[in-house]
Amino acid sequence: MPQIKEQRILDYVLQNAVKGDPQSVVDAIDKYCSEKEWAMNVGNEKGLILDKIVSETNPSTALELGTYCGYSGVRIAQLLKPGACFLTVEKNPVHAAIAKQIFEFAGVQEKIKILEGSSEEIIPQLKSKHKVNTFDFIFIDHWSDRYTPDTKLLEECGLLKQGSVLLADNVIYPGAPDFLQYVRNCSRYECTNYPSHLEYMDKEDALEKAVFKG
Ligand SMILES: COCc1ccccc1-c1cc(O)c2[nH]cnc(=O)c2c1
Ligand SMILES: [Mg+2]
Repeated sequence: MPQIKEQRILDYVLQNAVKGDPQSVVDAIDKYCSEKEWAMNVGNEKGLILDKIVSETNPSTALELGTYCGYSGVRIAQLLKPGACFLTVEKNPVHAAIAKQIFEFAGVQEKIKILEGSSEEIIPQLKSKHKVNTFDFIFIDHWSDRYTPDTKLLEECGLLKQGSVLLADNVIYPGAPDFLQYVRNCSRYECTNYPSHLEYMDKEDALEKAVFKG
């Protein structure tokens, strides 16, 4: 029995999903985490909202803050057009290693670049070190205390352009009240709330979309 939950999730995917089939990987993670062990993947209910917003945005450049096991990374990657640039930031090296293997098994590893480190370290390096200009889509799902400072950092680093779409998970549970207050009261964002539930639970949660007006 592997010693950490994330390794058990990976093993379940390797044994139950179809190699090269991203949706089977997503479904296997949802099955394991709803039947065996809860884990903080965005899940299918909020995942379908994520899918809709990614499809509507159809980004050429996308950023994810908080890779975890790679569940939302696989969901996003399978919707991206050929040649799109997708970067995902993960602070925990063990989680990053799991996600790398999930992306490889799903067959989306060519579409995603995992950047290991803290968002506050990596965001200021994105233009210089990772040849990024601006992001069309950003999924914020790392740690609620970092939502607001990292949003401000993205602005300050010139990584947002008119129309950039930020989508934040967990704005109700665990909650990101300062983030909601910031984007909803700042005239530079157009906000929409998407009520949903905490992954694999009945608890209320929501996604918040904040479109940068430039
Ligand atoms: C470690 O806490 C796990 C947990 C426990 C209870 C309720 C919610 C969460 C939770 C749910 C999520 O979708 C999350 N997404 C991203 N970063 C998180 O820290 C996170 C936490
Ligand atoms: Mg989350």
